[in-house]
Amino acid sequence: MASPQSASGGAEPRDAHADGSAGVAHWPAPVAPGPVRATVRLPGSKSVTNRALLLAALADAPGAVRLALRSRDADLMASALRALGAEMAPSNETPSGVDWAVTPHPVRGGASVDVGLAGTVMRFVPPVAALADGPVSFDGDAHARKRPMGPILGALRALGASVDNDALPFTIRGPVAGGEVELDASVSSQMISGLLLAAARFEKGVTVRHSGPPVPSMPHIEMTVHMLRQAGVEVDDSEADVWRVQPGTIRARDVTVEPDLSNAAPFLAAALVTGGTVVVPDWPEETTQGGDQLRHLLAEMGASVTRVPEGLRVTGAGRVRGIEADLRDVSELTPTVAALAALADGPSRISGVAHIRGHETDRITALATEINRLGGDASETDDGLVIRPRPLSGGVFHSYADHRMATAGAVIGLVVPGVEVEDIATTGKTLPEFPRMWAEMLGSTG
Ligand SMILES: O=C(O)C1=C[C@@H](OP(=O)(O)O)[C@@H](O)[C@H](O)C1
Ligand SMILES: C=C(OP(=O)(O)O)C(=O)O
Repeated sequence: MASPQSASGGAEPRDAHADGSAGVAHWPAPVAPGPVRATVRLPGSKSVTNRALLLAALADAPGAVRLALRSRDADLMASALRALGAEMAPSNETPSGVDWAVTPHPVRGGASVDVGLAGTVMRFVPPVAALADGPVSFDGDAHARKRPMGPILGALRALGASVDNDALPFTIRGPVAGGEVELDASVSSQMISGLLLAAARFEKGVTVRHSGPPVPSMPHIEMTVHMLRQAGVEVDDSEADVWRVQPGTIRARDVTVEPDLSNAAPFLAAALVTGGTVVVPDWPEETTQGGDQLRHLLAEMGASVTRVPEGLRVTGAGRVRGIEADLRDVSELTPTVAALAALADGPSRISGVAHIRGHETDRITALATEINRLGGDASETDDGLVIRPRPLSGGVFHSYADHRMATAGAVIGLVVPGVEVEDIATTGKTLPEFPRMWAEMLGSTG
């Protein structure tokens, strides 16, 4: 049940030329004609947009979500909430942004939800569906059926709902009473965020206890807690690995979404690899977005990073340094960091990201495969990658229906002639305007 913007399966590379299949065009990644000098304005954060839309749909009165991202993942969230009864009225639409007026209604059953390949939709919406007055069924892209769902579905069962499977597709039936639950969220922080976001509407609220290897992407849980508190929900996160949400109302708000800092990664990386300068306007002073870590990661890889009145400015020195980085907290930055590592003049080791084997694709295997296909030297470890310097040459860089694989290929293609990214349209998951923005950035070289 793929939604219309992408029919991508995600598990296997799709090479239009190698296997003779039609329809997936290769995108010749543009080589930078010189050091980039550009200001790149990023659309709204996927993670903030999808949390804000969901909280607005569960709130006690109508609210607004401004500068919300328009992308496949954000559209899937809006459609899911509509299917469950919320009124969602768009205004001020541009190709990448929209203001939503959201009017909440009692959660309606009898709906079916397409999650596409969106982790935020497949993990955040089922707890909302458990509030409905009837069954709600879920399905998504072929590869979505392989992404881990067991811990959150098991938790919903333990809290009172009935769920007929441990992965997509499944049907969920409430009511969910809430209470205390233990789960292993080492496969994805979204298992915790999903439960917390709807928990105030459960009769008993929720206490979620994580037990297992460390939870990845912790800033995303902090984002959840922060946004819940802004909506007047009482959350106690004072004990490690335990989150308590009191039952109560979720207050309607007028929220403006921050730019997507994770999607800034390939553009800022372009400054580093071309020895140019890229400014991202409206970089927040304070944020729970993990993408803010780019300031430190890029500096460690050789960039000069400065806050200027317009935003964040990153300047490259024309060489990229290797890095030793535990990216557990900011795992969605791995594809960009790996692309930079493949262009670095020293070895790199990325660790702490075993769980990204369960992201849009197995990102560890995909990155090693595609870097090596271009002649690079990347090897997999259990929880990351070791990448050593070796000259790269042109070839097809497969994207595996993974937006961040596609943009990683674009970064390498800036300085390696002849790189062709398969299925660049997959960037529509979070950044539909990527090809235009990339061309515009490169138009301003010199
Ligand atoms: O809650 C969120 O918005 C996200 C959490 C993270 O997931 P994982 O914990 O599975 O890494 C992140 O990688 C993903 O892109 C978005
Ligand atoms: C892991 C990601 O997405 P999702 O929200 O689908 O998990 C990502 O965007 O890097």
